[in-house]
Amino acid sequence: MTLTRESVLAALKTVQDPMTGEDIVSSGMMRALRVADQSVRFVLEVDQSRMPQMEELSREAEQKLQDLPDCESVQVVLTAHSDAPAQPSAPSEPVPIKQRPAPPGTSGPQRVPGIDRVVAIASGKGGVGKSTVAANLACALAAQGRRVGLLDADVYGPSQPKMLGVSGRPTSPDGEMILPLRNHGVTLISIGLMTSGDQAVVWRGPMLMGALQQMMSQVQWGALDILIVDLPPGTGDVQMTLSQKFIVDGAIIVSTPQDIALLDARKGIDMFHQMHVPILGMIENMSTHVCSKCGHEEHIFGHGGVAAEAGKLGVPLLAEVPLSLGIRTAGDSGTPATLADPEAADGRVFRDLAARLVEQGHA
Ligand SMILES: Nc1ncnc2c1ncn2[C@@H]1O[C@H](COP(=O)(O)OP(=O)(O)OP(=O)(O)O)[C@@H](O)[C@H]1O
Repeated sequence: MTLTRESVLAALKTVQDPMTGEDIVSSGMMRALRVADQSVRFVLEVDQSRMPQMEELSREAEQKLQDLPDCESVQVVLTAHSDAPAQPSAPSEPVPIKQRPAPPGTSGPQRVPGIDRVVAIASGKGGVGKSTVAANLACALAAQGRRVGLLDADVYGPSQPKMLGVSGRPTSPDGEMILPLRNHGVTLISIGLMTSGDQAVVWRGPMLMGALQQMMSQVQWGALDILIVDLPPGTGDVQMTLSQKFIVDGAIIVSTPQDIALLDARKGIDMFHQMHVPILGMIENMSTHVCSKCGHEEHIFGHGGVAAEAGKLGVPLLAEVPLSLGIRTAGDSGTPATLADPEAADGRVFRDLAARLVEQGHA
């Protein structure tokens, strides 16, 4: 039997932090996993104050890996931090944040220091499941040991806090850096959490640009392998600002198979082409419906439309996500389907998508 990334992750998931009860993979503590030639290497990023306890945990992880068949060497690097984004308490009002001026001479798209890649999840039309895909992909990548941030930029209906089961508001102890929220190993900020109370907000161009810039540059993301940006549907100000101000390494377009959704998806793809953002591929959501009682399959919104469109446009079809009650209820419950039931078809589709993006160097 050969040593695989999956067998290593499965072994590491049995190592639990006694304080939180979370395993070291799901908690996001494990980073930069490399499995090659019968050797395993990874980093455990731990809180400085818990170093002795963490050394014990690291020894336990090492032992579990050494017990795997074909594992010849294990190297665990323990790094201490004191700046991990903490789960803040929940003040009733957000703290006013000072906007930092852009550094001089920086008018073109910039990289955010510490963030290796930015990938946007977009759709032409609302309600096609873009946020569901973004939440599941973020969790699946984190479960595979990637350092993941999720920026919910959907001004029309920010849904990520609910999908990831976080509550409370981001805080800013120094009035400048914003501390994000964190759950399921994913660091999260949502534009919906940057406004006061339940007040409805009409986002105007400059205000939106300011908020997006703050969320990208003034959030204490920590070091990330990937920042996933959940965009609002369509081709509006947020999409433009994001790609004008920041380097976006790729966009994934989510669509249902219906013609009307596909028509809008095409407009989205054109916009990203114009902005010189590479299209990583398309995802067909609500593809096949499998009856949870009898197993009968039917194609409520048709099937294969996105594959055909992706073929025409010359971009890969990255996944076909089933229309499933489990995906919806998991999203509503705050634990996305890929974590709620990773072995079921609903969970596997996102796990495979994450693995594919990692393999291709996109995540
Ligand atoms: N594959 C699926 N199976 C079942 N329900 C789904 C699926 N994908 C999404 N949904 C449900 O459809 C609704 C809309 O999904 P979601 O919020 O992800 O879409 P969206 O494209 O981000 O919408 P918008 O951008 O308009 O807010 C949600 O209730 C979600 O749970």
